[in-house]
Amino acid sequence: MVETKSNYTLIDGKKVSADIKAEITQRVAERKAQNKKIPHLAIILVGDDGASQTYVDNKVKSCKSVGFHYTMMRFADTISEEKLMKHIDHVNNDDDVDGFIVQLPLPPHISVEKITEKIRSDKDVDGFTNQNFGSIISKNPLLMPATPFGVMELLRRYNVQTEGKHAVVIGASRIAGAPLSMMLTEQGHATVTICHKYTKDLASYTRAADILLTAVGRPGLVTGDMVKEGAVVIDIGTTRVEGPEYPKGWAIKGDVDFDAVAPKASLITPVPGGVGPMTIASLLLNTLKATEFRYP
Ligand SMILES: NC(=O)C1=CN([C@@H]2O[C@H](COP(=O)(O)OP(=O)(O)OC[C@H]3O[C@@H](n4cnc5c(N)ncnc54)[C@H](OP(=O)(O)O)[C@@H]3O)[C@@H](O)[C@H]2O)C=CC1
Ligand SMILES: Nc1nc(=O)c2c([nH]1)NC[C@@H]1CN(c3ccc(C(=O)N[C@@H](CCC(=O)O)C(=O)O)cc3)C=[N+]21
Ligand SMILES: [Mg+2]
Repeated sequence: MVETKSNYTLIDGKKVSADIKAEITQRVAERKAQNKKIPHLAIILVGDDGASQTYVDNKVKSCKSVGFHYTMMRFADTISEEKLMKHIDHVNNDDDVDGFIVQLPLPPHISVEKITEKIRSDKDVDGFTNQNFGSIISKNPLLMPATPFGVMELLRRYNVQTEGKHAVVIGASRIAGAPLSMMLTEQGHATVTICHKYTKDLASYTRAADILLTAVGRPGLVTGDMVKEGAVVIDIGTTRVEGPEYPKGWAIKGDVDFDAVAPKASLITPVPGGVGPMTIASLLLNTLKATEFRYP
């Protein structure tokens, strides 16, 4: 009789993120000692979406903990696209700001594409602009897309071999799935399949994955029967689910049915405590990098 083993390793993004933040704190202290400019991150938040507020609070807390300067800019969700563009122009030209992000989602009357392209690429610490997206396949990259960079760093620190492996990515957005697929190909030398809303028979692809990565925002999308025995599973999804059973009235859920999938996985990220904290670490790393470019 074949016994099913359920020995998986939990990928501790919180721990890796804390390690990276400690390295950044050290580098900021060194810059300070040398009278060099301290990194300054600006965050633009439009509207009062609860989840966005939580992520932005985490980013501010992290800036404080590593010794960065930061500026928080909040606007009502009624702000016009034109006015927001003017604010971005201002931050683009503010010499004291080394990097900035415009928190997504934006209200429907504002074009994410237009806003993104307004951001100066050398201050784009999310790594969203076309130039930084293209940077993935460049020998001289500028700023890497933060979430995919965080995922690659987790794979590297947990010695996950990607070369020649079949990686299946669910989701193809500018912020996560699309750049992640490109990085797995370019830096990871993996064979990559990208799945999205129009993919037929999703399970037929996911079952063939040595490494399965998902960035959709739909809790429970990946069930136990969709995962190959021994696969590495990376869950980027973060959805706020409300319910009276949760102490805060809500909880953060990934795309993966963790209890069903973990026993089949060799390594797996939890949500929370997996990819989320790594995105913040990457954002801080990019801000430090942007500062070093400008003031070496
Ligand atoms: N942990 C972190 O740091 C981060 C987490 N996230 C989280 O990741 C999730 C995705 O975010 P984001 O990329 O911005 O979202 P988007 O809505 O921009 O993209 C979702 C992607 O999933 C695809 N998709 C939708 N439904 C399905 C389905 N049923 N089967 C397969 N693919 C599907 C879409 O396909 P199509 O292209 O065809 O529309 C699209 O490519 C969210 O939960 C978000 O909160 C995002 C960024 C960072
Ligand atoms: N311009 C922009 N850049 C982004 O990078 C961006 C964005 N907009 N809009 C929304 C998504 C989502 N996202 C997350 C970041 C951190 C956590 C994170 O820290 N999560 C913690 C817990 C969060 C909590 O405390 O509730 C964890 O997973 O352990 C989650 C999600 C970044 N995004
Ligand atoms: Mg799309």
